[in-house]
Amino acid sequence: MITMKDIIRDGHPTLRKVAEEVSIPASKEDKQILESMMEYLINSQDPEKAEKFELRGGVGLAAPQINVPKRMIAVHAKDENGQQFSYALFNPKILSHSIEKSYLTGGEGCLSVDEAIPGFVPRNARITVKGIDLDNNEVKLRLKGLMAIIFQHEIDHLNGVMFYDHINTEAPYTPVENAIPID
Ligand SMILES: CNC(=O)c1cccc(C)c1Nc1nc(N2CCN(c3ccccc3Cl)CC2)nc(N2CSC[C@H]2C(=O)NC)n1
Ligand code: NI
Repeated sequence: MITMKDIIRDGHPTLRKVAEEVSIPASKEDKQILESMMEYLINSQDPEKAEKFELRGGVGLAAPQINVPKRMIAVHAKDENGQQFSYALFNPKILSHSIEKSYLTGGEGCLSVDEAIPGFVPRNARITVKGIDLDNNEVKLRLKGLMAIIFQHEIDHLNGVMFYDHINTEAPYTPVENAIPID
């Protein structure tokens, strides 16, 4: 199982690389890696396991964060309405996005960044994503709200982008121009 010692931290070169496409159909090994990423998220949200294995809570994880420069992400989160989302995708791609922006009013955290970095992270409010799931099916998702934020954060990792790259350092808490705040 993945624990925090497998998660590379800011400054490790792999976090700034552009990850490689996974050849489809995915190999047994790539499937095992993506399943272990999903398992991490689920374990990290279980108070007993998180405490026992000292796991930091996360709702999203990208393969470069475990030093695997491949285009794979896992998302396991409840949206604003409490609906459970659980997606493990190979080669996720943003097909289109809204002009409108949104941001987490609490700022963003990342399992690869140990300290909190204050500031609003402006992101597209709505996105359409396609990818391949663990059963080799093509998946197309129209996302908004918290899910859209998480997917953009994880897909950024596949392109060597960190959340704080988007923060306006002069004024980190300037409310993003007519953007939708997400609490
Ligand atoms: C610095 N300010 C903040 O962290 C922050 C502060 C307030 C509000 C928000 C909204 C913030 N922001 C933020 N909070 C989260 N979590 C809240 C805690 N939770 C969690 C923790 C423990 C058990 C179970 C769970 Cl569910 C895990 C998820 N996650 C992300 N991100 C950014 S997109 C990828 C995602 C991620 O998984 N990061 C590790 N951002
Ligand atoms: Ni991250």
